[in-house]
Amino acid sequence: MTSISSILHSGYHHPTSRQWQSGNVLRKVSLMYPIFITDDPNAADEIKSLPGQKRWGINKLQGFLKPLVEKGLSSVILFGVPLKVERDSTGTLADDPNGPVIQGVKLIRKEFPDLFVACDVCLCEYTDHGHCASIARIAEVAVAYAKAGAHCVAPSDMMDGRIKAIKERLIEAGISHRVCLMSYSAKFATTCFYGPFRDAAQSAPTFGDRKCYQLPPNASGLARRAIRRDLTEGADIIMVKPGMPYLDVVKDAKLQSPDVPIAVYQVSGEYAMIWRAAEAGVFELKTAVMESMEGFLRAGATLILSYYTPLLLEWLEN
Ligand SMILES: NCc1[nH]cc(CCC(=O)O)c1CC(=O)O
Ligand SMILES: [Zn+2]
Ligand SMILES: [Zn+2]
Repeated sequence: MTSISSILHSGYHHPTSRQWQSGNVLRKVSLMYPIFITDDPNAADEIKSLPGQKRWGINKLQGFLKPLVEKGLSSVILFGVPLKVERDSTGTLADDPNGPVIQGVKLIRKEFPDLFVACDVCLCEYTDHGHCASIARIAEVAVAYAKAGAHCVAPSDMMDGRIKAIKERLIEAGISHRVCLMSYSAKFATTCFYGPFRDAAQSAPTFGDRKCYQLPPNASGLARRAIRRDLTEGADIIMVKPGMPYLDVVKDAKLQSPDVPIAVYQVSGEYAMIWRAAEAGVFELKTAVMESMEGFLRAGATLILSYYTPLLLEWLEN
């Protein structure tokens, strides 16, 4: 069996991921757009807490993405939001071949062959308790997304050992060279900044919280250890999340791991905060969003996940 540390191809198999191997300039290719796909095929539901963003049904996906791709959208990350079906303890629906994520990946690959498609891998949206299941189950779901055509799988669960488990299953499936593994390594436990997302994905835990697996907001040491651990387990891209309150962590990640692309997630609460402030006349939206992007780049990010991607595609030249 191929060993984990010997696989480099997974990080640059796609023309888009190849561009992430260079330095930090804000280009359209630096942006990854998070998209919510739900199981009502005709949905185009406004998300109250995320103004301007919607939960999309499979039938609406192509019409929604086409103008963005024409403006230079080069990557998306998909979040499945099951609203109609029953959630259970193991998150059976996460890898349902007829579920929104697998159907969405297939559709995007067919209709937009140049678009880089990542899938968030997590079970909290699919379990009745709202927490993640075992790493074996997480790995199974990741492999199912990759087999459906995802260029990248991004486990956001924060369970110990998940990167290794996923990498090994990808190796077994013979697809480890083509599937990029982006790890939410330094993901901090925040109820405020993830609040609008949990509303959008209806994924707030039904009991307890996520403080035993997401990192404590004061923990820069744990962040560095998690990054180091995930890189030894085979991660191709390291992510820091949330973004703006954690720029020091982005910088730490860059200094500690200068040889891997660093991603930063400008999460739902950051998006809403800037949006609402601009709406209230505190500042101009474009100026504030651009400054937040400059901050991410200065700290060392190569890839930025942001709900502002559609607007940035309008604002950026290339
Ligand atoms: N599936 C977990 C996940 N993946 C992305 C986000 C948050 C993203 C955002 O706030 O924009 C979350 C929420 C959480 O951990 O509670
Ligand atoms: Zn989750
Ligand atoms: Zn989870």
